[in-house]
Amino acid sequence: MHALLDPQEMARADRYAVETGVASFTLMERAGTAVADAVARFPLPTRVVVLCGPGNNGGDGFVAARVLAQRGFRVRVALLGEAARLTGDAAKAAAKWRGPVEEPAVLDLTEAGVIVDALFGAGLARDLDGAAKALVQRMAASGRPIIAVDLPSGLDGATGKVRGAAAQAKETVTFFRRKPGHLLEPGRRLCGRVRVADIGIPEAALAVIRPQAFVNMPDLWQDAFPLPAAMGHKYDRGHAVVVSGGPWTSGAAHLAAKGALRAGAGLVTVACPPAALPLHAASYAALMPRPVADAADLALLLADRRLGTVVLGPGLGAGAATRALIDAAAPGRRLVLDADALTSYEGAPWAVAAVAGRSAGLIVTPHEGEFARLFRGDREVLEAPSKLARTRAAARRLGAVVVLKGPDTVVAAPDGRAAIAENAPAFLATAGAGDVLAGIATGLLAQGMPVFEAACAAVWLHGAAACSAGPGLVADDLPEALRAVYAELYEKLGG
Ligand SMILES: NC(=O)C1=CN([C@@H]2O[C@H](COP(=O)(O)OP(=O)(O)OC[C@H]3O[C@@H](n4cnc5c(N)ncnc54)[C@H](O)[C@@H]3O)[C@@H](O)[C@H]2O)[C@@H](O)CC1
Ligand SMILES: Nc1ncnc2c1ncn2[C@@H]1O[C@H](COP(=O)(O)OP(=O)(O)O)[C@@H](O)[C@H]1O
Ligand SMILES: [K+]
Repeated sequence: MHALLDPQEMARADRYAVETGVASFTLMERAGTAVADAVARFPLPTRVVVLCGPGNNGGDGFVAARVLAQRGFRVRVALLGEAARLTGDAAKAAAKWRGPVEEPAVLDLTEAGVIVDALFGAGLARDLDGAAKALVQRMAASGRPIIAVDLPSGLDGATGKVRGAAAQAKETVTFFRRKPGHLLEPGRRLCGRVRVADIGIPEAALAVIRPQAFVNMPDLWQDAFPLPAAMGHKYDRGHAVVVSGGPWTSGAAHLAAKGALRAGAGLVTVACPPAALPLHAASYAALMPRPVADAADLALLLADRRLGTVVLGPGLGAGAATRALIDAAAPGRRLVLDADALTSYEGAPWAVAAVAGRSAGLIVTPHEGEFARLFRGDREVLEAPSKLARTRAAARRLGAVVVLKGPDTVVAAPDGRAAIAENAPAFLATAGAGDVLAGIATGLLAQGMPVFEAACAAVWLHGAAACSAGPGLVADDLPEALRAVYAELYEKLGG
């Protein structure tokens, strides 16, 4: 699994390495050398400017400068602050740099071939201001390629937010594991390409730290992924129900139903107002439309306990009728609530928590707008410091798995586990894409996949399907594109 470590956890990893016999200066030497290697890979970076800060991030910069000079690069080093105030490994690294240490103000950054940004990394403790902010702004304005050490200076490694200022890097070299800020926007874009260098921190550090945040990749959920059994039948693959709105809004349910089927649900019933029956009947022949005019009808349909997983929201309309449908569906069933279902509980997350409590597992899939509506007035959730923290707080509040969508979709469980996606192409932002995602999650839940893993897998599959479909994608393409993604996944997991 690809763990993400926040700056405190990273510092713990660092201490673990030292406790188990790796000298801390060795870590710095390796970190600085990895940065030098990154600079050397640039096309003709003969004139390198290294901007060092007052802590260990600056120490990495001094090491990189020394290694590059030894390799024949023309290197100038500037230090933000006074050399006399450097301490520990950073002071040691600075002492080993034999060249001049200049004032940042005297350097014309536009003349640099490459700038190494070694001002602040994991130790950023407050918003940049004064000379530090001005220097980062000069660096950003220089237009020269920047290689950031650990993080672009000013970027918060825990949150992905910019604190005061940060310069766009071409490449970021980080150590041991990435941090949430490397994946959460706007951090992800500011980092440019991220390389993770092995600096000798033992993998065993992870067993001590027990990180709870991960990159959303198949290794996170593949053990729970439902491969079809050789001797299985369709009921083994679950029976999902998609609750649809009327004829004019049935498209959204339609997309969700296709997502659920393509994700592998054995059967998919579309519960819809009678007027929408012909439309659903004319989509996939495999879908089973059933007339459901209201909550009482839905309860009747769901009396067959095999219909154990239900998605509500896409195209359903917000309000009391939708809440009644949700109440009818919830008891003992696995649910996905999306779109209008969430807007039906505007400012009332406690009501969704009650639904979660009655259900056998709930996934909610808001985009930022739906999230803000649902949690209106809940400052603890809305003002949590990052998208990761907000999603975790929401999951705790609801007792449900929360999928907060966007370019950096976060999935969080009430127990604190969380995953950040990095495989969604920008062209996935298209009408109806979210409906397909809700459907895929439903299809996986129907097959018995545990709730957190199902939500993570759905998000990853959705992004992979979009990549597979390619530019020009419309939501209708996504369920079809899942086939190629499944073919690859089956081969990888089943082989
Ligand atoms: N495993 C690890 O943790 C390793 C860390 N290393 C490097 O060490 C870095 C972390 O070092 P530090 O903890 O010393 O932290 P940093 O060097 O990132 O920053 C801390 C220094 O900056 C000052 N500072 C913080 N925020 C400021 C602000 N807004 N304005 C002005 N000054 C500010 C602090 O007073 C302190 O002097 C990592 O980013 C990485 O580059 C590497 O040397 C190797 C191993
Ligand atoms: N900039 C982006 N890059 C990648 N994926 C995105 C971006 N913006 C949105 N998405 C994804 O597109 C989908 C849009 O879903 P949603 O907002 O519910 O739209 P709709 O209601 O039209 O289906 C979500 O899966 C979301 O994560
Ligand atoms: K930096």
